[in-house]
Amino acid sequence: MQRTHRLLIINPGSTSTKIGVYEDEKPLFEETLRHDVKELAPYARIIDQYAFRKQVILDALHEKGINLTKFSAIVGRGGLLRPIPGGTYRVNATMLEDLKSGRYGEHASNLGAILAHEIASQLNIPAFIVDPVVVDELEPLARISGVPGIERKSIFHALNQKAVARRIAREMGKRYEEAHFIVAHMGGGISVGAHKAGRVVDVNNALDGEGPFSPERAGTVPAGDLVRLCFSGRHTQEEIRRMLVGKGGLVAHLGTNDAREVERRVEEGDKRARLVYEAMAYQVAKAIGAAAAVLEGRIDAIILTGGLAYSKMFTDWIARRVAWIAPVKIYPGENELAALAEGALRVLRGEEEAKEYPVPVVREAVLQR
Ligand SMILES: Nc1ncnc2c1ncn2[C@@H]1O[C@H](COP(=O)(O)OP(=O)(O)OP(=O)(O)O)[C@@H](O)[C@H]1O
Ligand SMILES: CCCC(=O)O
Repeated sequence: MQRTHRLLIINPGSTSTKIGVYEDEKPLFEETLRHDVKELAPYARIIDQYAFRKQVILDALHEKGINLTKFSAIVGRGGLLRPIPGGTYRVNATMLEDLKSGRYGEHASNLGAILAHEIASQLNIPAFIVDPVVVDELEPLARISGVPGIERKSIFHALNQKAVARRIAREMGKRYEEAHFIVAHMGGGISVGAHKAGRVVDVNNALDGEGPFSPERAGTVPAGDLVRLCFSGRHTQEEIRRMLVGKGGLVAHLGTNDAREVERRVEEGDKRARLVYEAMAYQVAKAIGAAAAVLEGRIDAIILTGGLAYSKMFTDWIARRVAWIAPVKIYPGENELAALAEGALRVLRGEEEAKEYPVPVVREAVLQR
């Protein structure tokens, strides 16, 4: 009989840490531990928050009467690391060093591996991360931009995209490694990935200025105008960065990042809100069309996921434009804790081998031509 695995899952966000205790695929409890801005204020860098967040997690587990010695592994959300192929990675010294130095960027998810390691090493059990945002499975063709020296990068909602694609593949009686999907994750940021036989061979860089605009991000903007804005002397670099990430998209046009609020305005007849909201759906549909070309029209399903997939208005606008390409499947939310648990279970059950960070990304094909 298969052994039962108890897992502690840790998913740090900018103002909260979501934790879950899972027994195999079953959540025993899930909780969002919110951190007041004042509590986080003393820490200059995200990485400095780890001792504080660790204590908050241990206190929450203690309060629930959870016995730490029963865990088989601790799983953290992976952060900004060097580009790596998708999969489940054992937390190791190189990974911790890259995250602590912040050399690939600062993101709250950088704390996931550090917290998992801190707790796991005291219990003598393994710590893992699964499909971090830097998963890079781009085909050589997808990397080329029109400016040598500026390469396209893969930074996206890899964890949710891959977990949802695996689930839909199972429902369709296929293996993820055999199926072709287009997955649009539509949350605070939006990423649209072309999944070809288990690899995301093209996707927009959702964190740094590519793809559809989103509730908080500008996505792709006309490059010439952006350059002129940068050199106009009217804005600092940080101000422009905030226009692209955090204060772009719906926030810039409509003053809110909450799509539910936008829908309320649309329903009350606000024409501006309708134009902008539908334009966001239009841009997602266009990105899906582009991904269909990448997959040469061989597509098992188009999957819409993330918070915006709860919206019938928004998903209907997209489906109207793309349903001719392949069946559209809607899988709202992001279920990241479950996705992290599933990634660790694949390794603990021997269905997949844990990868050792860093695994180099294959890119030779470009150089050999
Ligand atoms: N029922 C709903 N109808 C319409 N929009 C919704 C609904 N529920 C959530 N949203 C919208 O989804 C967006 C947030 O999605 P989500 O929670 O996936 O984002 P996030 O986790 O903050 O960011 P990311 O997914 O980029 O990591 C918000 O604009 C929110 O208003
Ligand atoms: C781009 C992936 C993660 C995020 O939206 O912050």
